[in-house]
Amino acid sequence: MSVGFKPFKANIAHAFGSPLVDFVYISLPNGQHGKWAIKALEKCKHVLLEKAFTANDAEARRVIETAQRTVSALPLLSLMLTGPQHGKVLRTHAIMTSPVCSISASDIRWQFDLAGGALMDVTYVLLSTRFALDAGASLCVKSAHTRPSPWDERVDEAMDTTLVYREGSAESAEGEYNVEATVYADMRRANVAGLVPRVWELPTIDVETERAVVTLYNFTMPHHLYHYIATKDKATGETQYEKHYKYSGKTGAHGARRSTGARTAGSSRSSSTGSAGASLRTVTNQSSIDQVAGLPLRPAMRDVVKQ
Ligand SMILES: NC(=O)C1=CN([C@@H]2O[C@H](COP(=O)(O)OP(=O)(O)OC[C@H]3O[C@@H](n4cnc5c(N)ncnc54)[C@H](OP(=O)(O)O)[C@@H]3O)[C@@H](O)[C@H]2O)C=CC1
Ligand SMILES: O=C1OC[C@@H](O)[C@H](O)[C@H]1O
Repeated sequence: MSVGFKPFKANIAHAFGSPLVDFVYISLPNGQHGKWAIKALEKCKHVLLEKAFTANDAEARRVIETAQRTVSALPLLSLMLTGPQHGKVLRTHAIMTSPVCSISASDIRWQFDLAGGALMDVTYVLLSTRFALDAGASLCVKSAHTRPSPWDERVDEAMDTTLVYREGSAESAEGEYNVEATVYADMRRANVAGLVPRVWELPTIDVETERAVVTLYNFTMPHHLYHYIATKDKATGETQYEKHYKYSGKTGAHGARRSTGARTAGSSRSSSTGSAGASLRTVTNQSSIDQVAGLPLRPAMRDVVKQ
């Protein structure tokens, strides 16, 4: 394609000219998402942008403005989440960690200039929280604590934050109320007793409602790793599980590799259809958390408008 990409640097034998390209998937380091999304949108290409959407909230706005101006679709890699069907939400807790030493020191995820860091990498904790709560931007960041990376103190190797979201509506019977959402992201999670990696700490969210606790375990990788939705009835103590991971070797609509997340989308109170607004709110949350944690703004590539 001809949006500034140099095919021969990467030993790519054949490059398509811009007119033949309808759609661009951007899987570059976080700090380069905005730059390349804008370049592709300016050429009226549809864009599928990896998470984390952009480096910071200002850049997210620039991407969305460009998509609106060029009338291109800007879908997202998104997840679907079963919402609480058991009374109003009381609190949520989302976690995702990677064992210490599982991400090499040279990885893009540790690099400040590429908008690395734990909150960016496992942004699923924010996405799932927002989807569980059907929430817009968080009402406030109550607390945010980082553990800096050993290589660069501007990069969070872990982030522990408590957000307060406004739920309900003034018109509804329950009125408006606050929900506390705790979020923990860690890219260098210590081993148990220094030995055992916590490989079970896959992306998970617990959503406690008035009558149940709903747990979505490993909602981001249902296609290849163990995953389930557990609903614990608070009155009876009984837990029901939904699992869909028989593997028949087939993929596709009738293959047995079914995603629990996709399976439940129909009954979901809150599912992402991939709106740009949802991404903007997630990045806005992330930038606000960084600010409270005392981290510098994650840098976007500066040459956004240079063609
Ligand atoms: N949705 C999902 O499940 C996942 C999403 N991601 C997201 O995808 C994106 C890429 O992650 P991942 O594939 O693991 O990253 P990699 O490090 O494996 O790949 C990065 C790619 O970006 C290119 N690149 C361009 N500029 C730079 C630069 N300055 N420094 C380093 N690489 C550069 C690299 O080119 P070259 O090959 O020439 O070095 C490489 O092709 C991230 O935004 C990440 O958050 C990642 C994993 C899973
Ligand atoms: O998106 C991702 O999902 C899987 C993680 O292990 C990875 O670090 C992250 O980029």
